[in-house]
Amino acid sequence: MADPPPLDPDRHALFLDFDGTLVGFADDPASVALDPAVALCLRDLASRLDGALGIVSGRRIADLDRFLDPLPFAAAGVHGLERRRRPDGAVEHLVGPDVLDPVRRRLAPALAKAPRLTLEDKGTALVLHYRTAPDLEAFAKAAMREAVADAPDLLVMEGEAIVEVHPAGMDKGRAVADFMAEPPFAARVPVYLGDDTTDEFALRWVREAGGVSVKVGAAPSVAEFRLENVAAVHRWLAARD
Ligand SMILES: O=P(O)(O)OC[C@H]1O[C@H](O[C@H]2O[C@H](CO)[C@@H](O)[C@H](O)[C@H]2O)[C@H](O)[C@@H](O)[C@@H]1O
Repeated sequence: MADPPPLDPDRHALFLDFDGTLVGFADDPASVALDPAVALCLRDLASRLDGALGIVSGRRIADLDRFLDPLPFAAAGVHGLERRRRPDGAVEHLVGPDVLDPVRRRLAPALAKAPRLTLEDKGTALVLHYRTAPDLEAFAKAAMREAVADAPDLLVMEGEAIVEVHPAGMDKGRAVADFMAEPPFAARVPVYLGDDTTDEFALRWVREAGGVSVKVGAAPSVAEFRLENVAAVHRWLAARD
């Protein structure tokens, strides 16, 4: 796969995944931090893109705001279940957290049995983390699948050292498609950068829409272009014609 073409702020709409794309991985999800030079670069880009910058993440928008403060940006959080359509807009929640109460209850015994697993409760999604306990990967995946066994309206997804559940019906591809139907994104060419399996939905949509799909890292992908790692993403964002 080739390097992506340079960003054209007059023509492109830029969508960025967060973990594994803008920041590297850490054991504690709360401990990641954006390089200040990259934060400045994103502020400059947001203005040059006329607001057509979206962060598309599995994280909650409230968490993204904390990591990216004071950048104004449109966002799809929790894989699109949270949405802020414009940088200055309000956050919409497509579903409430109650729908996951039965899963919370059913996961409790597994967590008691395997205390090295950690549960991240994002309200509309639950994540079992096994980054610091890789030997528990199979146990975590089995526990999650058992906890949602009789709930076909819930979707289990696997990501970087996590297994996650949330209500079905939304993914990052649909989130990007929704953004592209409205200003400030409509009529621009979508550019998407992402590293994880959950980004493949968006990379596929963008590629099929004639945009610029960029896989970060070495994993197999439907994307047309590739950047090697987070540092390469930072260099690409900072590049000027
Ligand atoms: O869609 P993303 O922006 O890539 O978010 C995906 C998940 O990111 C976080 O987990 C990942 O990063 C953690 C911190 O580096 C790491 O410990 C974990 O192993 C990674 O999977 C976040 O905690 C999840 O809620 C997001 O779904």
